[in-house]
Amino acid sequence: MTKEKWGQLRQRLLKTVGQNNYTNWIEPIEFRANEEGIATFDVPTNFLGNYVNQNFADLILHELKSEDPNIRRLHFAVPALAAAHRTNAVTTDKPVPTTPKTSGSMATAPLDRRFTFDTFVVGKPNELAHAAARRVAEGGPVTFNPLFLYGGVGLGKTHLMHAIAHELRQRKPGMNVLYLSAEQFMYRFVQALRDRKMMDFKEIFRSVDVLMVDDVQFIAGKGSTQEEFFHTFNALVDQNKQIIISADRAPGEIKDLEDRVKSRLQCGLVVDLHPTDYELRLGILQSKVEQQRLNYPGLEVEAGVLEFLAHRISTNVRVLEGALTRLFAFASLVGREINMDLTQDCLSDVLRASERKITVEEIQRKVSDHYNIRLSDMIGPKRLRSYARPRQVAMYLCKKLTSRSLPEIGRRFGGRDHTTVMHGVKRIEELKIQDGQIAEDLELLRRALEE
Ligand SMILES: Nc1ncnc2c1ncn2[C@@H]1O[C@H](COP(=O)(O)OP(=O)(O)OP(=O)(O)O)[C@@H](O)[C@H]1O
Repeated sequence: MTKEKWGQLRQRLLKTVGQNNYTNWIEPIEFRANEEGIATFDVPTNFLGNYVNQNFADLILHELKSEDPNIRRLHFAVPALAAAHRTNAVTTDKPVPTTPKTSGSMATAPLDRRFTFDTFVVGKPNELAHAAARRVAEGGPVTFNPLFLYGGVGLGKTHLMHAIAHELRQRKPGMNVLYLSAEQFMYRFVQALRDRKMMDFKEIFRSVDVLMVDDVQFIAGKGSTQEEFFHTFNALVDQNKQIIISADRAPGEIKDLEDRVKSRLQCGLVVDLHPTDYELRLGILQSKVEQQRLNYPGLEVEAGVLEFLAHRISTNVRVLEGALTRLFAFASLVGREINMDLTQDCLSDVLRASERKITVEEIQRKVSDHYNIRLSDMIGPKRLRSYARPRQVAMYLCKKLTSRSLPEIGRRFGGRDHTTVMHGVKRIEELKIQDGQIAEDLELLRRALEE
């Protein structure tokens, strides 16, 4: 047997197994050597080796024997570590894969190459989640287990998880990192049950060094999948293997999740990705513009456009990204520069959908709650500082977050004159810079109102 011969035999296998199977499983394996009746193949991952061994070994052996009748067995191994860890490899006379500590990384779900730490923009709302992800990605001793990341739609959970996986693969190539969605976990579990391959399933999941499960809320209400997840989780924690989980909400708030699973998920570090603030959105837009420029060299974005988008689209980062992509594509198509006019034309639907409908009443209510004063006192005539300051904060927010004019705002604040409102807004603008507490109050209130 030679490599060339294997190339020819492979073509025969293509006919037997079909193009899909061929591309996924046969093409990635390379013939390495034939020694004492054992044909050894290089495989990129142990997972692939196991799979080929279980599903195609007979076919491959049959083809090989037609070339060399002395070949009795097949052997699949990940190249760099194969010699050092012979036990890690899979051979045909071991039906159950022996992967006590599998070498090579194995990721069932493909990782998005763009989701790295380099492309993740850090701001106040996500800095803790980012720091925790960075720590785990160092691959050092396990300090918190699991790392539980949660947050609303499109706030970067998947991005951070992929970034961890990329980084670990680079830093610790020998580490077995398994990333998959909770849905895929369930799918593989059900498949293993159906094919009576639970031993293999357990073996694979319990031999990983790092397990990452995305969108874990998916398994809520799915009894046996939860059960299996719980056991897998415990087995890995017992071995001190790192687990990273993401979900759309905190463990305690996932409905139909068993209490024991909840409490397990809570016992490590739970960090949330907060809704983005204006600064983070602007930072993300600036970074995405750099990436878009690679696709559309020469297209410039006029000053003010990004600020406008960061202000107006506060739903989630995915929508923000989509808007920018559309803007660039549209501008290059019609040969116009990216300015405010084009933005309004091209994104009118997105802008309409995310139009804020915050009312003056809402602002007044939130602000009086925040400062713990009565609504009537805030709107009323009292000039005490403890009422006047919150009143000015509320006026400022009304100016910034609604389309009401100064006289209209004045009317809603007990019939005050528009110059009073103007003075209030100016005063808060000054205090925002001088007084950290006011700046923080404004940020909190703005966030609460925009939710
Ligand atoms: N801080 C950030 N910096 C750069 N890009 C970001 C950031 N946060 C989110 N994104 C981008 O926004 C998009 C959505 O992020 P991602 O898929 O990670 O969200 P998610 O939280 O997993 O959402 P879902 O709940 O829908 O699964 C991705 O393209 C991602 O790259």
